[in-house]
Amino acid sequence: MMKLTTGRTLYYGKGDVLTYRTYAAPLRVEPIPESAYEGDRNVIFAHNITFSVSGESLLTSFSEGDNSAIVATDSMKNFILRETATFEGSTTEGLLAYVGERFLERYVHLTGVVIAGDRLPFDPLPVAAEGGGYRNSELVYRKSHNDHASSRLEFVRDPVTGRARCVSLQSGISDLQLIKVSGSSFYGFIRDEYTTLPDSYDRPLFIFLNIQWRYGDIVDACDSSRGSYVAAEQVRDIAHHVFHERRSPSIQYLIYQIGLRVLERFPQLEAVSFESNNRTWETVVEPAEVGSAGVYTEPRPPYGFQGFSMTRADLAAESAGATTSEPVRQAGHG
Ligand SMILES: O=c1[nH]c(=O)c2[nH]c(=O)[nH]c2[nH]1
Repeated sequence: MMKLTTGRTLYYGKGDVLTYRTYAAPLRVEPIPESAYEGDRNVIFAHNITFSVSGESLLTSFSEGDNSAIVATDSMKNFILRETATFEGSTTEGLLAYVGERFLERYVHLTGVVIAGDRLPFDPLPVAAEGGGYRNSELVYRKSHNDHASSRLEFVRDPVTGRARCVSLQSGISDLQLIKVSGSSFYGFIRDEYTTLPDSYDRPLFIFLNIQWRYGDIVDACDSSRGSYVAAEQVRDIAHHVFHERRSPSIQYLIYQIGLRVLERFPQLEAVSFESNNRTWETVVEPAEVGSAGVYTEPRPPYGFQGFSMTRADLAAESAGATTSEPVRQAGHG
């Protein structure tokens, strides 16, 4: 949230605003080799939105209990819900931009808005088609509790034009959970008097992953008709492709490789960042050999995590062969 000229932080707003819009404009995206995803009919375009505002004019509501400048958070909720009806776009970022901009236009005494949202995914369901085979119902959907697109935008009122200006836009995929049953190792780390973890040459690597990206031009995120929209589903599919293709010596290396691929596929993005969490299954019965029966259970806390951000400069350096050593491509035995 923006700081006021006093250097003070001041904001208030509403969270968990659930907007279930039906029949938004369909989304079509440029396909990439790693993904069968081509778009979304957007029959259900549902979001959980968090919205907050700031501005010098709100100071006395905190300091003096003067509510005259307060837009009730209940009204904010109504604004978000009703304006969702007139949104003509097809992306999460576009919806958040539409609501955020219009709010600043409507309430001219406010100077900042932060709006974030999680897409609530509803999966299409196949039904028997006339003449055999299956087709998607387009009426009945199954709510998904899996990974989902998310986005966060920040608007300020331009002091010269008085118009809302987007000063930050981040897109992402949240709560991706991926398990690779074989082909991951972890060894070669510092071994000293504090080390009890054995080397692992083939571990069942389960990761939780949040991935965020930034566009070179934020309009590409809001207006899919420009043909440069990056769908969270495509980034998701790149993540599991890279996980599938590469033997990973660590989660650190894995997310770096996923980042390189995302930046390679999408020149319209200038940066990508990761938050990962290590949920490697605990081995109970070790498999006799790769591909044979093993038994695992949930790992115990505490959990390790990694964070990494990268830009197009990392991809350029990698393409120019600027890395100091050949990265591990075939970790593990054999
Ligand atoms: O991929 C990993 N990176 C680590 O830094 C680490 N540390 C650890 O105990 N297990 C793992 N796994």
